[in-house]
Amino acid sequence: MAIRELKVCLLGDTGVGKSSIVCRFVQDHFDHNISPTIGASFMTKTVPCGNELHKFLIWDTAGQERFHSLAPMYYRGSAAAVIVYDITKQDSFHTLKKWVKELKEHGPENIVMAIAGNKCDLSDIREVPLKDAKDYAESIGAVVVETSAKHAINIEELFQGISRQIPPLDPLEKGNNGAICMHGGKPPAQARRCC
Ligand SMILES: Nc1nc2c(ncn2[C@@H]2O[C@H](COP(=O)(O)OP(=O)(O)OP(=O)(O)O)[C@@H](O)[C@H]2O)c(=O)[nH]1
Repeated sequence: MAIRELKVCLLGDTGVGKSSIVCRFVQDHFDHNISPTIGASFMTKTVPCGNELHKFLIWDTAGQERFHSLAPMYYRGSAAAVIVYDITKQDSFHTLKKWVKELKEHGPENIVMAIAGNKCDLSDIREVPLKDAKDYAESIGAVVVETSAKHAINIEELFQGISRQIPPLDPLEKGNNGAICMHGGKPPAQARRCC
């Protein structure tokens, strides 16, 4: 079975839950007292996708403003970016829009963008309506899902949504969107989604 390595970065305001999403996805664990990320952290997880395996190489960036200038190192060469906001903080949704603008101006041309509205377990104190996120995601062609790292809601679905958006790879070439085929095989007869 072909393994494709997909570099994925997480971007978004400090405290929106980026590390918690990665921790839930990779280790199925939630830490109430998780520390803010310094610089960035790295984890991997491999998931089946149709006839392929997708190995996500996940760069979880630090949301604090003082680390902003490091972000290009992590989104450069990425197949996908997960841009996270906190549904209980309108400001974090504004920050998300700034990240999208930066990715469009300086990110890889074909980067898949996935928007995660995290902390949906706190919907009683919601500040960002789901419709606003959906309308915005549609306007930029992004995947959008509300997640809860705390309650393990839609975390798998978020990454499955990314997998579905990754175009097929010509096994003879390195992908133009950060995807690398680790095992050759017959090139797909025609463009298709892999799952
Ligand atoms: N209620 C709730 N709290 C969450 C959720 N995800 C994360 N948190 C909490 O939000 C706080 C920040 O979480 P982090 O995962 O460190 O946020 P981050 O975006 O990685 O922050 P930086 O590393 O500073 O960029 C922590 O107290 C988490 O326990 C969630 O889904 N629901």
